Amino acid sequence: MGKAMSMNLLRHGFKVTVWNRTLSKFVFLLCTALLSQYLEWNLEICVCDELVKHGASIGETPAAVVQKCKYTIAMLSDPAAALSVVFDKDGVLEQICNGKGYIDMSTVDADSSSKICEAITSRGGRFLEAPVSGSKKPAEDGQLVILAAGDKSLFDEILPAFDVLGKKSFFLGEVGNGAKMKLVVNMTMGSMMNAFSEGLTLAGRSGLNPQTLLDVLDLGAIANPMFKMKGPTMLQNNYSPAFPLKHQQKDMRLALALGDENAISMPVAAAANEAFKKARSMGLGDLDFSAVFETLKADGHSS
Ligand SMILES: NC(=O)C1=CN([C@@H]2O[C@H](COP(=O)(O)OP(=O)(O)OC[C@H]3O[C@@H](n4cnc5c(N)ncnc54)[C@H](OP(=O)(O)O)[C@@H]3O)[C@@H](O)[C@H]2O)C=CC1
Ligand SMILES: O=CCCC(=O)O
Repeated sequence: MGKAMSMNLLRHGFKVTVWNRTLSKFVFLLCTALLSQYLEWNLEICVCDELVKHGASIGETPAAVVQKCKYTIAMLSDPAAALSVVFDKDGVLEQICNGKGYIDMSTVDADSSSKICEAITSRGGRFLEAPVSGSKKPAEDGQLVILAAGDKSLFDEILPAFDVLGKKSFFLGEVGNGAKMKLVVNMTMGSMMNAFSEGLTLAGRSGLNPQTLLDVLDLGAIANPMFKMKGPTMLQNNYSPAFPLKHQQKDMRLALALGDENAISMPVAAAANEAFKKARSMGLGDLDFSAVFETLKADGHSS
């Protein structure tokens, strides 16, 4: 995600510096100019060395990135990664200060986001959480849906970058609301993917052509882009990762915790989470989340 997002920013005239934990693979990103405006962007995004070939430079640590620029964006795997990059040695906190903004676009829980917000603001910085809907292709095409919450002045200032990265940016109020919205969306998506997988399996095992099921679904009231895009590749056992299954399971887990906090019974999401956990135990975590379909095949044929 970070690579695609960074590439977009480079294409649109941002000057970018990047860093990543695994330098050979990814780097964070920091950019310092936007077209005719002189804005300083400090973007902590995962990108690959290819970005350097496209004009990005490299920051040696998250702290070095923050020191250099005014705005920093993070795109990291999970709450542990998001917290580590802020709080650990050479992390964001070492350099964040008055006049700088930190924007975390990773999908995390509201508590982690609030902890990061408190730490950033206690040092005089401004904080925005801004997780995204949309996967690798929308990221490449600048078609993400951005779910921002936190400092409104920072949201307004970073909008030119969001307008490059996404097709729509929501401002949802206080920190936590962006994280919660993202988890609700992904919980719904994960449950849908499991229902879809069961439908494809049931069609095949009961003697129907699953391809015909895709055609029927696409013409009815539950037609949607996810079934349309993932159905054909699932039938080909192609799970080339757009949204890694391990991250979908992380989002189900975090959404279920949000359900616990609010005393919401979510049996459908809980069952979907079990299927994603099973898929992870089968070694499918780095494949696309649609690989949860394989858990049903593993159950074997009934007599
Ligand atoms: N892929 C998708 O379709 C979408 C993903 N998201 C969310 O965006 C985020 C990123 O997703 P995606 O790009 O797919 O994930 P990837 O697994 O491809 O990338 C995760 C990044 O986080 C870094 N990272 C992990 N742990 C640490 C750590 N402890 N310290 C520093 N860096 C760390 C990894 O670095 P390293 O290279 O060193 O491992 C890597 O650069 C996730 O929160 C995901 O849920 C949101 C919308 C869509
Ligand atoms: O968090 C990942 C979302 C993937 C998508 O919206 O297609």
